[in-house]
Amino acid sequence: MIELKNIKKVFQTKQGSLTAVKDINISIKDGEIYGIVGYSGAGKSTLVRMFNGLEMPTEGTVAIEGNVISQLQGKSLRKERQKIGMIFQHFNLLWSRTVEENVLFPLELAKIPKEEREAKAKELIGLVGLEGREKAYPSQLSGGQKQRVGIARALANDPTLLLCDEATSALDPQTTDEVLDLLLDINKRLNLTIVLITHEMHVIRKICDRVAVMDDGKIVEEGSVIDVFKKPQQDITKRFIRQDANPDSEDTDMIFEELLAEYPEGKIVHLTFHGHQAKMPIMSKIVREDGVDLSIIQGSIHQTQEGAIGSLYVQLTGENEKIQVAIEELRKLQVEVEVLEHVVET
Ligand SMILES: Nc1ncnc2c1ncn2[C@@H]1O[C@H](COP(=O)(O)OP(=O)(O)OP(=O)(O)O)[C@@H](O)[C@H]1O
Repeated sequence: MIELKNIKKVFQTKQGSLTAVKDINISIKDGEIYGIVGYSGAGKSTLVRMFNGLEMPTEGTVAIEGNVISQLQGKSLRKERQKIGMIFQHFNLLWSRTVEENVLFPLELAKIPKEEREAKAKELIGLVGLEGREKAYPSQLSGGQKQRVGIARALANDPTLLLCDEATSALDPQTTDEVLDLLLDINKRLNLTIVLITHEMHVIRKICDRVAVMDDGKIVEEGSVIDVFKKPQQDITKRFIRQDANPDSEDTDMIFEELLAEYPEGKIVHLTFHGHQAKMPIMSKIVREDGVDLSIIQGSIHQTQEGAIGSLYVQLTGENEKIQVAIEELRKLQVEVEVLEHVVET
């Protein structure tokens, strides 16, 4: 169990003091994959660095398995840190060392006997799928392979917690998915708790159990991934989800705006379906029974750890009253309905 209580972090800068993290309370269960999503500058890196004492909170406590990391120093902090692995956006590998030597490095620091550490490195290299590349140097590896080395090295001391700081942000989409699959596999096999920070909702959706949305140093929304995707509360969360459902959202936003201008009597609605709803003929029922016209603008279906989420943007046209009835009907059928007024920020 990881518990962050009333965390605040203030930096002193030349321009004065800057509060990067404010009033954060988080509780994470063993074996959970917990994601923190936010835009650049939200305070994610500062927050994640407080989990292993790379930054110390100005106020509040960070406790892992009951050990209050934020009150440790020197040797006792280094000892606790060994139980926490970390991977980074730019891998932070030792470039003059081979794959094997990179993985051996933390084992050497921990003074593990030679034979034992060699066996451990072999096991870890196998776990991350890099057999045969032991003697390669980082410069000879692809981005995905470099991150696999980072993961193997982070697991060397059998941590109970793995911190991922934008670990897939430097990778292409296909490689991102492969690394995420690997993290999921390791989480299940080792019952490893994972805390990851990202600016991509896609990463959260693919592997996380729970998500916290961070904005201006605070957590503005938190919940299970499926609940947050089904019923986002904050505008910033809706924006992240829209970006995931439609990575080219700027183009689509313009199409929405044009349609709203062209059919002022109609409504553009974003519908979110989950589980069994996806199999129900909901849309044809609405058209048939409520007498509205419906045009599909865009649709997608995405997988989460708790099943698929369907996202459909439709334009409803017809009499205003009938549109209203149709929207109510959809809500009765437990479909999440967001009526878009304006999507392009002014
Ligand atoms: N060591 C530091 N000294 C002073 N200010 C800092 C320091 N580290 C971070 N900050 C500031 O704290 C705020 C939050 O930064 P942080 O890096 O935690 O955000 P982030 O969400 O991780 O964004 P990014 O992905 O761009 O790093 C920013 O305004 C940043 O400039």
